[in-house]
Amino acid sequence: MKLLILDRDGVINHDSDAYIKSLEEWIPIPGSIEAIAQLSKAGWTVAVATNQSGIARGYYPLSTLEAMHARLRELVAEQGGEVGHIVYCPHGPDEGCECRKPKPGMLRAIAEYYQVDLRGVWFVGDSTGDLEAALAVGAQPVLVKTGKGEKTLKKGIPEKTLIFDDLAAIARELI
Ligand SMILES: O=P(O)(O)OC[C@@H](O)[C@H]1O[C@@H](OP(=O)(O)O)[C@@H](O)[C@@H](O)[C@@H]1O
Ligand SMILES: [Mg+2]
Ligand SMILES: [Zn+2]
Repeated sequence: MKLLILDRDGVINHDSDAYIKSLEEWIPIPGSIEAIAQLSKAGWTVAVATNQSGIARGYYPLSTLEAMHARLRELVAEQGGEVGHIVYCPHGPDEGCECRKPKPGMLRAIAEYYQVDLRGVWFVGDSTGDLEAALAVGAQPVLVKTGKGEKTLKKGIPEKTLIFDDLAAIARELI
């Protein structure tokens, strides 16, 4: 199967150092909804793996997170596409969970859900933790320059990382 896994904040929607705490703050990056719709119409399964420590920090309830993901699904469906499995880590950095990136727990959960091998599967992110999670399971790390991507690039990235301007550029590459 053609599986593409996306980080959320900074890849699909704008990110903020103050976290994305409400549906109003959840604003798609231009071209990202269209990219997901085009990819899914071209036969790609587009899954999402996102850290959401804002839940553990008490910044927003689970219902708000679910509303953001319902909005994502709705916007992509309006363009004739669909969003696949969405996995999130609601834990804080000190809880020692197995799902918070850079740990690959969420990627493994997506592989389990679709019963696929993650080797070579592109995982698209804007942060170092995204790239490290990909490498931990033999997936292909892909950096976009949106969100924290430019900052991540400046810090230095794993040499096998692929780099694109944004999700729209990835869709153009894959379709
Ligand atoms: O990029 P994804 O994984 O979709 O989500 C990232 C968010 O959960 C937040 O992750 C936080 O990191 P800490 O969780 O505080 O280390 C900060 O980087 C926030 O700016 C960011 O909005
Ligand atoms: Mg991100
Ligand atoms: Zn977790």
